[in-house]
Amino acid sequence: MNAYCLATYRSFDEKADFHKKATSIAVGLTVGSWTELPEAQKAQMEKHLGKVISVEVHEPAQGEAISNRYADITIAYPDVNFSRDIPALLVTVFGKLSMDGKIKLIDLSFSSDFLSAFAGPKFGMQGVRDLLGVHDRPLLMSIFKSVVGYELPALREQFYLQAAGGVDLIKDDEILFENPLTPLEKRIEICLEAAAQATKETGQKLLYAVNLTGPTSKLAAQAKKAISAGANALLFNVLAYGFDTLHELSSDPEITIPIMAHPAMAGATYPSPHYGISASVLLGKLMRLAGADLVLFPSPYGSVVMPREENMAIKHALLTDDLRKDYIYNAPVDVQLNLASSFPVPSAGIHPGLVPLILRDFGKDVIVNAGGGIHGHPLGTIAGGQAFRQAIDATIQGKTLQDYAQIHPELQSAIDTWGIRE
Ligand SMILES: CSCCC(=O)C(=O)COP(=O)(O)O
Repeated sequence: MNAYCLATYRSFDEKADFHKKATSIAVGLTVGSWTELPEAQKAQMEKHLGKVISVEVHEPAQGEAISNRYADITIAYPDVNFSRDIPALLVTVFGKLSMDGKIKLIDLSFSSDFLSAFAGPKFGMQGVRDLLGVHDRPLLMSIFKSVVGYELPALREQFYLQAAGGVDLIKDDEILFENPLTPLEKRIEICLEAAAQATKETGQKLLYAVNLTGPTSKLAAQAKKAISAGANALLFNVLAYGFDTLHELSSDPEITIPIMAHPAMAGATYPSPHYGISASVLLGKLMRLAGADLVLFPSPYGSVVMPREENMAIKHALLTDDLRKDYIYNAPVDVQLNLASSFPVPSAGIHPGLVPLILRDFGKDVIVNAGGGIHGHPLGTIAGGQAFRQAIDATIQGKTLQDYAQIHPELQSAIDTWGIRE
């Protein structure tokens, strides 16, 4: 029996025959031409031919602009046409097609055979929680800010201040690359020293996600160098390197620490309604498939925003247990494929006054993540972390931030600075 991966597109056109368009995609991206083939060759090529699964046309309502005429087209691509890797799948389903008019790839589902080539996140949400020993609340992460051009003692101090405020994870800024002032191994050494100092005081464990950078061919060696130096997590700019690079790293048995995916460059791909790849595929399904343990993405509430519906679709793609429904096309009933979930990290412009909204939308399985919202606290970086922890505590206890702030001056000061969003 042939196995297929499915791609769903939203195609905009004021007058196209979308059924014809669907057929031309299914044929054009697989066997090239069909009707002209002699019958004998058709029999031979049948197993390579794409199939139109559905075409749902949206005709604009009265008063709606004709430019909003579109169809959601789903095509099944035979697995036999491509190898079991993300580049081969993406080039098949959205290679040339991505440049052919107003068309966006809005969903992907995989055959169980294709999916079986991916082990997914090594740690996932549960594994990260186990490393930190925190299972009953959202985690808090802070981001190094002002790192380029600084020396090691400045970074050590910044790390300590973040850690002492009670955060669970600290990540490098994604623009901190290998450099003579704060080289990777030295950075790890001084940050872990600062982490140990803070842990003595707070009793809390910490993960430090060090930025994995450099030429692609040297990344795995660099990751192993980081691990030998004591690193306990990696930050990785996935989209600059490609999903397959993440897959290589996450499936390397010697890379034994969680990988955090940064979304840098994602804005070049998902935001247009007419072009690119949807956020839930780009930052959801593909990140998880390629093995990201934690995934950052813009939230609906902060400084770089994404519509809430798209955010919820990313969350679903990162967390769902129901792979058979969302990831696998036509899976036989006995197929049991598991992918650990990836921790969602909605980010950018997050401050304590947004915590109730974040927890309303994500529940406890989320990492609250802030840079400016911690370092920019009027009482300093330590108070910045404390204000977030207080906002999280208040929200999970069902208390309002206003009430909780009456006996928590750090939270009060954060609210005075940034306000509260209901
Ligand atoms: C757009 S998601 C990535 C967020 C990020 O890396 C970051 O540095 C956000 O910093 P902020 O000061 O806005 O919390």
